[in-house]
This record gives sequence, structure tokens and C-alpha cells, in this order.
Amino acid sequence: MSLRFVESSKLPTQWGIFDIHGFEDSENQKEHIVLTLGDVSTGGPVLGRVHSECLTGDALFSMRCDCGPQLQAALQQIAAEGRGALFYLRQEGRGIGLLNKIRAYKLQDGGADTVEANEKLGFHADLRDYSMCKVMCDHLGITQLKLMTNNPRKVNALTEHGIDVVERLPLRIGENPHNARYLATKAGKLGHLFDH
Ligand SMILES: Nc1nc2c(ncn2[C@@H]2O[C@H](COP(=O)(O)OP(=O)(O)OP(=O)(O)O)[C@@H](O)[C@H]2O)c(=O)[nH]1
Ligand SMILES: [Zn+2]
Repeated sequence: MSLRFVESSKLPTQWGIFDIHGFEDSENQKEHIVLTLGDVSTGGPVLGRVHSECLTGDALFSMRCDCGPQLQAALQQIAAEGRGALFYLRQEGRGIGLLNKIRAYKLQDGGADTVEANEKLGFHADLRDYSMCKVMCDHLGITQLKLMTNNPRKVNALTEHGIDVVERLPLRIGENPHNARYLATKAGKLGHLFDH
């Protein structure tokens, strides 16, 4: 694995003072981070969120998806528990990048669903890779995760990379009229479970 730890510092947020840990992938120059709160290296399973970058949802308040509310809810829940880790992976647009995601949005404006749009552009529906999480967990001393996600394929991928996901906690938040079709496609074609 070409990921290496670079540096850690404090990161005060509205939910508490987290530690931010920066990692760099020397193969593709991607910079990934983990926010941690409390002692994650001892004391049993860590409440975790593995979040893929969504500039439009995480930073620009887009209602086309549920990413922004999920990010905020995850940080809030980690703060409420007093201990946890948020992995922020720089794989925008399920791995196709920001500009291709805008191309995919344009196709969705014309009637395609999120999977069809990716395929029309010549991409697989989901190109994400979670292998870097193992290096990050090992560096931080995290051995077990209670993972906040609706995506069982993410749990399987992390497990295949040697991360012990002991529990999946649903993270159902941020539904609105603009993302109803998108969420339905995630459930129907990408295997997301929108249970409580
Ligand atoms: N290609 C593409 N990517 C999208 C689209 N909408 C959101 N994304 C990206 O999808 C990623 C988030 O994936 P989601 O499927 O929403 O959720 P997940 O991470 O699989 O599952 P959860 O853990 O339940 O949130 C981010 O990288 C977003 O940028 C879209 O229409 N097309
Ligand atoms: Zn999003």
C-alpha cells in the first residue's frame, strides 16, 4: 500500500475538539484524512464513519444527495459518544471525480438514474476503493469498528481489507424531494439498506 502518515493536529469543530490525521497516497497523490475523538487505540470497538468525498453535498449544501447531513450526523454521534473516528476519503463521485460527477448529474437531469449515468460515461457504477482504511486503522491503533452506514457493500469491502466491522449502524438522514429518486436507486441498484 502506498499510503503514508504525514501529520496530526487538533481540529476544533462545533461538536468538539477532534484530532485530524493526514495521510498521502504516493501513487496517485490523493490526500486522505481521519478525524478522531477520544482514545481510539484502547477500549473496544470504535464508533466510525467511512465517508467518501462529496464536495457538492459536504461543502456546498447540495440536496441532490444525503452526504452533507450524513457527515454532520456522524460527527455529532461521535461527539455524543465521546469517542470515534471519521474517515474522509478523497474519492469524489464514487471514484469518478468532481467534473465527471457533474457530467453524471447532467445526464440525470435528462432522465438517467445515478447508475445509468455512470455507465453512459463509461464508468462502473461504483469505483471506490477502501484499502487505505486498513493502513489508517493500523496507524491509529483501531482494531474494531461500529460502522455508521446504510451500505452493506462498504462493510464487506472493509472486512475484505482486514478491518473488523463488528456492527453496522444505519445512518438514515437528509431525505428530501430532490434526492428521493437518487436514494431509491441506491436502494434498488446499489444495495443500500434504508432501515431504521
Ligand atoms: N458518480 C456519482 N457519484 C455520486 C452521485 N451522488 C453522490 N455521489 C458520490 O457518492 C459518494 C457517496 O456515496 P453514497 O452512495 O451516497 O453513500 P455510501 O458511502 O455508499 O453509503 P453510506 O455509508 O450509507 O452513506 C460520494 O463520493 C458522492 O460524491 C451521483 O449521482 N453520481
Ligand atoms: Zn453527495
